[in-house]
Amino acid sequence: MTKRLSDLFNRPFANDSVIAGVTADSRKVTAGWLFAALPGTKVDGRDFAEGAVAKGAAAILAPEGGLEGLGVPVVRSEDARRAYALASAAFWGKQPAMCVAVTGTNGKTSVAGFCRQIFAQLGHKAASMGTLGVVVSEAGQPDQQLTPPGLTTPDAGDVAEMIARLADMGVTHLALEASSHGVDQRRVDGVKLKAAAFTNFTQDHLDYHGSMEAYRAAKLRLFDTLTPAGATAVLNADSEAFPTFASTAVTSGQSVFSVGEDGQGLRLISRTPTPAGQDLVVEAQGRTYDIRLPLAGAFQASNVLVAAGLCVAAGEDVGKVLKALENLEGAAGRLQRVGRGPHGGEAYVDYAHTPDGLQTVLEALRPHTRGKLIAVFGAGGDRDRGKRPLMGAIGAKLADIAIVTDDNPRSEDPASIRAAILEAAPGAREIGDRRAAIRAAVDLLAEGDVLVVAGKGHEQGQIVAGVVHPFDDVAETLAALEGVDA
Ligand SMILES: CC(=O)N[C@H]1[C@@H](OP(=O)(O)OP(=O)(O)OC[C@H]2O[C@@H](n3ccc(=O)[nH]c3=O)[C@H](O)[C@@H]2O)O[C@H](CO)[C@@H](O)[C@@H]1O[C@H](C)C(=O)N[C@@H](C)C(=O)N[C@H](CCC(=O)O)C(=O)O
Ligand SMILES: Nc1ncnc2c1ncn2[C@@H]1O[C@H](COP(=O)(O)OP(=O)(O)OP(=O)(O)O)[C@@H](O)[C@H]1O
Ligand SMILES: N[C@H](CCC[C@H](N)C(=O)O)C(=O)O
Ligand SMILES: [Mg+2]
Repeated sequence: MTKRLSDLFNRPFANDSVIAGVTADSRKVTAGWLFAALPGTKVDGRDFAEGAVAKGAAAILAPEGGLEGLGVPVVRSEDARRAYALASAAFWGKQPAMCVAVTGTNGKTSVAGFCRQIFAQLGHKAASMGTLGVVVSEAGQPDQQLTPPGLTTPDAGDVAEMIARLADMGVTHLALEASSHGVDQRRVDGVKLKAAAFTNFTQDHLDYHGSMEAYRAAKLRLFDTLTPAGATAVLNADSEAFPTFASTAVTSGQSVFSVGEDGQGLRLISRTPTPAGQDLVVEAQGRTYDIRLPLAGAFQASNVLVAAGLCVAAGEDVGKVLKALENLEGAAGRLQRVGRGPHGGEAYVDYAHTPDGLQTVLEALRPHTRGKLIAVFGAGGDRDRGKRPLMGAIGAKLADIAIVTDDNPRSEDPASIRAAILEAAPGAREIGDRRAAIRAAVDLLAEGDVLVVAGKGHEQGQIVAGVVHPFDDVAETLAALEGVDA
């Protein structure tokens, strides 16, 4: 269907051009497109407006001020990023009928993937969108990976295009990850959410947000602005930030469905580790359910309850949802068991890249360790520097052997990132080369020991000085266990 400027902005225009596409990237503009000229963190998109018009842009969307005499309509907005998201959604039109979102410092990818799997088991064509890309699931069909891993929350135009494509494919249920960057930059403002969830709030991304308050405000925006009144807010009641999120949700007119040990909607009564994962006893709507969860770790129990809460909020039967938990698969690279060492012991790969993530995964593995717990980890370059000593201290305290290595130094000097970690990690070893660090850890692995290679999970590259070198923790760990070249 032909879209005009008036359809995109819901108001009349004297020069109501037909719009052929919408983008915030001038490099994508062709004849008839709307170009959103947005000031960014590195450059100012307004500097590309003239070039976009030269390439045939039919209209420009921009913040107030500047950009006179371009010869095409300039649509002004006080919140141009939001206007871009809403215009993109209006341009693409369709969305799956049931869109739900999850935010939180850790656990978003896991929760989004669990929701997709539960919805699919209950007979819906379902998708997840996030760090692992876009995946579609349908009962009896192999999963479809539509896009590769990229941003956790893609650009607003890409989100709108992708969810329209999903709706066209017959996807009715979508769970998407709302990262704090994504919410702050209005990347999901165009999505009509029926429910939203919160996992937890701990330190990360202070390089971008500047303070914990600003970081929290970005996450709260999912509830105070993006989730409509009358919708359900599914909140992890065991998080210290629960009261803040609950009061924001209530003030915004949402009904709170709390989950966890302190939860009212889904209350975790007990959790018993088993060789295959853990047995959960959960109370819901006055009944008690026994669940054999095929995933280990208290944090996974927490994540599955958040996912189950979202599915219940989406209208699914609570008994069927809880039954579906028995067939869940963990997200790739999240507490993923890789194999046994040549002299015994077990090796895992995990995506812990925050202080709380590292603490959580080490605490999850401790009960499975009869000998030594060995951790290989680093911290990302061009990311929150405050995380480094915190992760060092946690690694040194909670692992028996901590090996500090590189994890995407990006534009920074790898040795100084390691030094910042090691400063707070007495007794930790330093092996910069990640392959050598994994090999050294595997050499130490004996019967009863557990090794976790943390920080990169599913990632396929090591970013050094802006260059991505192929690197896969799972493949590297497996090769080290088998004593072969990766
Ligand atoms: C810091 C940050 O979040 N940057 C994101 C942001 O870029 P920006 O708007 O600041 O970009 P900019 O380079 O200053 O450019 C400004 C504008 O000029 C435009 N431009 C630029 C050049 C040109 O030739 N023509 C042109 O039109 C750009 O398209 C942009 O609209 O908006 C872009 C489009 O949505 C994102 O791709 C970009 O993500 C960068 C690549 C990134 O690395 N982001 C990471 C930190 C991120 O977003 N991570 C989160 C959190 C993950 C987690 O939960 O841990 C995520 O959701 O993945
Ligand atoms: N509920 C949780 N509480 C604390 N730590 C968790 C929790 N869930 C996952 N983690 C840790 O965080 C890591 C990342 O998990 P996951 O990918 O699900 O989170 P995410 O929020 O999507 O991360 P990202 O911000 O990179 O998108 C896991 O490998 C694990 O170490
Ligand atoms: N979404 C997170 C992923 C971090 C993964 C870790 N391997 C790193 O590079 O720090 C970020 O961009 O901060
Ligand atoms: Mg994620």
